[in-house]
Amino acid sequence: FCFYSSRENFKPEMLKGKRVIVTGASTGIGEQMAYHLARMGAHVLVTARTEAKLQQVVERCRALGASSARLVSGSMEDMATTRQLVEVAEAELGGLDMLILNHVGKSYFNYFDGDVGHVQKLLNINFLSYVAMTVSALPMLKRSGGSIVVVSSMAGKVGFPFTVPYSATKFALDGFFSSLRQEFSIQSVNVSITLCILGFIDTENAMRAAADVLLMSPAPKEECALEIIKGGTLRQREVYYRYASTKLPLPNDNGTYKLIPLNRL
Ligand SMILES: NC(=O)C1=CN([C@@H]2O[C@H](COP(=O)(O)OP(=O)(O)OC[C@H]3O[C@@H](n4cnc5c(N)ncnc54)[C@H](OP(=O)(O)O)[C@@H]3O)[C@@H](O)[C@H]2O)C=CC1
Ligand SMILES: CC(C)CCC[C@@H](C)[C@H]1CC[C@H]2[C@@H]3C(=O)C=C4C[C@@H](O)CC[C@]4(C)[C@H]3CC[C@]12C
Repeated sequence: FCFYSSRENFKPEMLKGKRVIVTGASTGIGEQMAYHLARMGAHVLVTARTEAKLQQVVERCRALGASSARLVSGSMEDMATTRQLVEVAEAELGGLDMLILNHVGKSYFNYFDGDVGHVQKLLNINFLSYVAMTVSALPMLKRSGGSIVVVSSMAGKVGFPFTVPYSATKFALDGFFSSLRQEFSIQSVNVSITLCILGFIDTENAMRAAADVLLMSPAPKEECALEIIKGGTLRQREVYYRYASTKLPLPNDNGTYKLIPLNRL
């Protein structure tokens, strides 16, 4: 009851004039979040590596009615990018109301291949940069009584096959942010932390990686993006978006697959 009644309290006007950073906003769910925020009249600051794509996202945000739209391009492997983002928010927006951490580095959807270097690289992109962004943005978020939104996955709540490095980075996010949320509560820090637990979503990259293998229909990225924004705005601890029962195909040696129900793994 509480879950549904609070969600019904959401009004798009709540985002009007709010200053929001969205990471990983050049494609997928992040891009859709930028468009929703623009329609709601927020100040949007988007980031990712591909500047040309970000430029298009910014133009569309302006057309959709954003109070303002800006970009910072750069890799989240580089601490200079996190610093620059926070500087732009401070200097040009005068602060920050919501930090949406959504980007992920490329990984594979298959058996763990033993590449430790890849795990380290993915931890830097998917986890450490989230920590760095949070630390640098925290003074601004404390001032505004703002929100941190962390996009995670069902693979960050349960051990799921074929996502070993990725899953590790998402579990790390849960540990860091759920613990930090407790400290904020003890210290009366008025900054909310919303962890988003997503199932399979129909973004281009996820479809390319997993659509042939996963026997379930993905949920739409537009609706997913909106549910994340609602949950963050209402300061929910966690957002769960679209569960479905599914069977996992396990590869045979001859290139065919056998179907294993998840409850038998
Ligand atoms: N789609 C799905 O099925 C699911 C997705 N999720 C989560 O949702 C979130 C969004 O996923 P989705 O929209 O599918 O992802 P996409 O692959 O579509 O987008 C990833 C974004 O991250 C950016 N990015 C990648 N590498 C870097 C880097 N090194 N530095 C900075 N930015 C980078 C990409 O832009 P660029 O390449 O330009 O840098 C892009 O904007 C992720 O946190 C993901 O884990 C969770 C469960 C399921
Ligand atoms: C427990 C069951 C009822 C539901 C199972 C849901 C499963 C199928 C969902 C939960 C999390 C999902 C993965 C995810 O988080 C992100 C990515 C990255 C992307 O680039 C490629 C696809 C991939 C691996 C998703 C694949 C599908 C996963 C495993």
